[in-house]
Amino acid sequence: MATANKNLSVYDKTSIPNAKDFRFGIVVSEWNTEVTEGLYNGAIEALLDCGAVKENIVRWDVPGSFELTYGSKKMIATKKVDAVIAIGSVIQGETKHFDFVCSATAQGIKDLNVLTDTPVIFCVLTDNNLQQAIDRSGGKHGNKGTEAAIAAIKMAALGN
Ligand SMILES: Nc1c(NC[C@H](O)[C@H](O)[C@H](O)CO)[nH]c(=O)[nH]c1=O
Ligand SMILES: CC(=O)[C@@H](O)COP(=O)(O)O
Repeated sequence: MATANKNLSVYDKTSIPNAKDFRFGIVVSEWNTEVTEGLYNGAIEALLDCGAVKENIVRWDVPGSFELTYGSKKMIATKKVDAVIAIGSVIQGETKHFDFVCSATAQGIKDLNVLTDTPVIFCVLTDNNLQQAIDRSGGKHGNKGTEAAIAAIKMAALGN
């Protein structure tokens, strides 16, 4: 189902474990800050709404989405977190750079999920233009940060 047919911010709390005992890392890209801050706000609000404690959430900022992989890897290695949310916004420009950044970031985060025991949630918007990113970071299609937070809680609880 395309995002256009699904509000990213809608979730059923009865189907989500309480997050009070979990520690979360959030790595945020500084590119397209207005978008990534909207994603971060959606994620924080959902985590707290589902019982997470502010003191159990650590945030690091990285220059761009390409650096999300390293930032998430370092977060896992140095902080005791139960899940990491990697937040970025990649917007198509004039060149093929978009394709390489999106692919490398997706592959890097996928690799962390394979190579480590800590789930890393892919909260990276890959949009054709700024409006699409705004629509998915608290706009008319909801907030992918909210969606990512719910995924982080469910993955942190997996197997418990
Ligand atoms: N154009 C965007 C970038 N580009 C920067 C890269 O992510 C990276 O920081 C740089 O290549 C140095 O390694 N990053 C985004 O997150 N969003 C963009 O739209
Ligand atoms: C995703 C990018 O790196 C891109 O926004 C950079 O823009 P351009 O392709 O015009 O250099």
